[in-house]
Amino acid sequence: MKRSDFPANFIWGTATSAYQIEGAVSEDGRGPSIWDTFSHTPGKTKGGDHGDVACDHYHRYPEDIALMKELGVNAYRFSVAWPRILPEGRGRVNPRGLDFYNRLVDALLEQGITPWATLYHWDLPQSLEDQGGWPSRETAYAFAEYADLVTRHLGDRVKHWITLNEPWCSAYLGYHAGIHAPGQQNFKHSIWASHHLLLAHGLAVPVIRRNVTGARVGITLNLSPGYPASPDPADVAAARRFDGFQNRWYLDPLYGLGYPADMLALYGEAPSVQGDDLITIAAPTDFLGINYYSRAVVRNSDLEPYRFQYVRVGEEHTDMDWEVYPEGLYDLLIRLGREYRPKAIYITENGAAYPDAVADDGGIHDLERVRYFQRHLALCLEALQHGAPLKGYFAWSLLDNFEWAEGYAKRFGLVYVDFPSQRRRIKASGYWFRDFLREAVVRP
Ligand SMILES: OC[C@@H]1[C@@H](O)[C@H](O)[C@@H](O)c2[nH]c(CCc3ccccc3)c[n+]21
Repeated sequence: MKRSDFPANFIWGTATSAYQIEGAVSEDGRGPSIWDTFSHTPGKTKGGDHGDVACDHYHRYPEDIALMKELGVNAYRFSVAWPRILPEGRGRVNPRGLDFYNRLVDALLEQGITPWATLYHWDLPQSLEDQGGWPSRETAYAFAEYADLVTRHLGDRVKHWITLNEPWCSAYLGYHAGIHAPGQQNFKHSIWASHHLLLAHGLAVPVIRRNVTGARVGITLNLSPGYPASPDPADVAAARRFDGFQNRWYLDPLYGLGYPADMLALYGEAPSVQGDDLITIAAPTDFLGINYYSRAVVRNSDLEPYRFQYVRVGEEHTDMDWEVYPEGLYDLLIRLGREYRPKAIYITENGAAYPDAVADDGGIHDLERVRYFQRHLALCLEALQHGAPLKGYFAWSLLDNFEWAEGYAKRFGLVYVDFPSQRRRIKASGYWFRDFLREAVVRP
C-alpha cells in the first residue's frame, strides 16, 4: 500500500488539540477551562499531570510547523481554545487570544499547509461550567456566539471547520463516567449534555456558513464498531445497545433520524429536546470526521443503564490497552457509507500509544506504531476501493502531548517530546510517514 494508491487529492495530515499541546495557560489573557480545574484537582490525572506547559506549542509553533513540513503533510488539524478567545466563555473578547490563531494560521498557509480548525476540543471555559456547563442549554447558545466570533476572524483563511471533537467524550466521560472534566457522575446530566452538544453543533453550522465563503463544515465523532462476544442472542442484543450508546446516539440525530428509539426506551431518560432542536441538529454538513482507535467486543450484562460489558479480546494491544483491530475501521467505514451516506468522511484521528524510549543511537524505534499505521491505512484503502467516501486521513498525533487523565505517560506522537527540555525528535513512525508521503507520485 503506497500513497499513490490513494486519490491524488487525498488529504494527509496530523492532528492535535489546544489544551494538549499549547501550554501558556495563563498567558495573554487566556481564562481557565474545565480541564485546568480538573487536572489541578488531586487524583484526577495520572501523577497530577496538567496542561500548564504541555508541549509549549504556544511559543514553539514555528518549530512545530517546520516539523509538519518535514513530515510532508498537506493539512494540520488543531483546535481553537475557547478560553483564549472568550476568557469568561461569553462577552469580553481577548484580542491576544485571536492574535495567536491568526499567527498560527498565517504560518501554516505560508508553508502550504491547509489549516483544519476544531472549534471545541473539550476545554470549556470554567465560568460556563459554573453556570451549568453542557447540561445547561445556555452553553449551546454560548458556543454559537463563540463560533460566530472565531469564524468571522479566521474564516477568510480557514475554510475547513469541525464544530466539536467527540461529543460522546464530553457528555459520557465528563458527566457520567466522571473520568474527564468536569468529572460529574450524573446520568441525567450526561444525557442533557449530549443533547446540548449536538444542539451547539447544529446552531453553529449556519453561523459558520454565513461567515466563511466556501466553508466545509463537519463534526468529529469517536466511533467504534461493536461486536458480540458470542453468537448468543443476549450478546448480540448487548452489541446493539453498545452501538446505540457509542455510535447511533450521535449519528442518528445528525443525519435527521432523531434519537434512536431503542436507546430512549433503554435510558428512560429523555434528552431536553425543545421546538425544532432535531431539525437544527440535522443541519446538512460537508463531511463526517471519524476518530478511530479500536473496536469494542461486548457481552450481555444487567449493569444499568447500558446493560453491556466490555470483553478484552485480541493478541495485540496498545499502551492504552486498546486492541489493535484495523478491520474495525474497514467495517465502520463501509457501514457509515451505506447507512448514513455522508458526503465525505475524513479520518480526523487514528494512532496508537506505545511506551517510546530514546535508544542509545538517539533514535526512537517505534516499529509497533509504524505497523499500526500501515495496517490501518491499508484497510482505509480497501474501504475506499469498496465505495466508502473517504477523502483524507489525519494521524494522531503530531507530538507526544497531554493525554488527558493519563497525563504525559501515554505517547501518541509521530514526534517524541522530551518534556523537561521540550526537545522534539522525529520517531521511526514519523520518518515512515514522511517517506510514505514522499513516494514519487508518478503520473501515468
Ligand atoms: O486518546 C488519544 C486521543 C486523544 O488524545 C484526543 O484528544 C481525543 O480526540 C481522542 N479520542 C479518542 C477515542 C475516545 C477516547 C478518548 C480518551 C479516552 C478514551 C477514549 C482517542 N483520542
